[in-house]
Amino acid sequence: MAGPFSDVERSIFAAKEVLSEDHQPDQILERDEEIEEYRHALEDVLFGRTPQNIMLYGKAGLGKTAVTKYMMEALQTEVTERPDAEELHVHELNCNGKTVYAVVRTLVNELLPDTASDFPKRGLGTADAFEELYGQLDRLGGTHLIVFDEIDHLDAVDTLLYELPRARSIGHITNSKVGVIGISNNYTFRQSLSPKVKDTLMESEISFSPYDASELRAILADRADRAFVDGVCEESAIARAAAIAAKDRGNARQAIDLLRVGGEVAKKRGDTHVDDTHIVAAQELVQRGRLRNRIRDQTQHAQLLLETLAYIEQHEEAPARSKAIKNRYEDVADSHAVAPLTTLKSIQNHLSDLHMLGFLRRTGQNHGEGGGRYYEYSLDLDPQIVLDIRREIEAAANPG
Ligand SMILES: Nc1ncnc2c1ncn2[C@@H]1O[C@H](COP(=O)(O)OP(=O)(O)OP(=O)(O)O)[C@@H](O)[C@H]1O
Repeated sequence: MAGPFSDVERSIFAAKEVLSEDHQPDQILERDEEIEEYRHALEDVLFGRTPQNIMLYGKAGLGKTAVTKYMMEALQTEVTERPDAEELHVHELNCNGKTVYAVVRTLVNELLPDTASDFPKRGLGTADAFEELYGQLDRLGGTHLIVFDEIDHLDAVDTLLYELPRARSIGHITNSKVGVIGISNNYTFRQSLSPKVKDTLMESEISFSPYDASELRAILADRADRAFVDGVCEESAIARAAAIAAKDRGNARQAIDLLRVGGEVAKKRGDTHVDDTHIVAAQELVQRGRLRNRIRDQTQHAQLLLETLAYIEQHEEAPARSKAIKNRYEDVADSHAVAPLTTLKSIQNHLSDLHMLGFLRRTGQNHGEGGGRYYEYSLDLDPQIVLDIRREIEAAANPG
């Protein structure tokens, strides 16, 4: 008997995973200069010399992680192919929310032999953790490249960046070599480092700039080739996704997301091709998703006020004064069986917050002597979208 899935075929996507967040591309496009700088900083590894330390800077989605993975794999392959090259160990750590102690401890645990028990979480100091680290590095020998992602999030990053790059010259390690690779979204991070760290680090900095539309088109065309069934993805879809992302922040992740969601839209609609109209729909979906999250993050009363302002907008009664908003809001709260806030001041505070967060527009009215000064508010969003999102949030909160 035919089941609900029996006639499902690959109609749009040939390999959707190629457009997923964790897909590592075989080829890095449009980053030749950065790759060249990277190569220059690391090539000493092939000859048993300590590599340069590297700092990568650039905003989100500009290929810092992808290029790093690519370089690490390429170097590892080259090391294995050269009989006289020393062994290479690559360690990758994310520093977000960690202390230097926690990061060094993670590293130590990675290096310890399987039979050894983990380095203690508490009771010892950072100096002890470094000492154990040096011991393990020398026990293993070879070259160790340590990648610290989001390095600017680390507390006391100076300690780490002062200690590690000097470990060999100061005699902490003799049988191994260490290279530090730091990745950061924050351009001002370098200035926050102490002068002594800047001096010792001797880092080579590689800066990743936003992709322009033509670079994004090249990256997307390569992905689309493998992700979609032949001939399904039209040039107009690639051009539109590239243009939208280039105009925003030149973020390749955003461009790839648009292409994936565009493909999903086409599939849902039963269309045979993905074109620019699907990308435009994808952009709306992505923006709507973001707005939904932002609205969901607001307190219940703030959400009820947004809903109230959406009704006011639809009834063409905007802009409205807080008093009129309060009256309507009481009905809205009632319809959700919620006890409303009672004071005008609390409503005004919420309106002021929602204005600051960019949900509302506010205009000041000054009616001179006796007329007083007051504010009028209106929704700075499409009221129908706000009402739809509110309905979705309510439905998720009260299923059935
Ligand atoms: N030059 C490129 N060629 C191919 N794919 C790329 C390129 N640059 C980025 N990508 C892809 O775009 C996505 C985002 O890139 P990546 O994760 O490397 O960005 P990032 O700079 O490390 O960002 P974040 O700071 O947010 O981690 C990944 O899927 C990556 O494979």
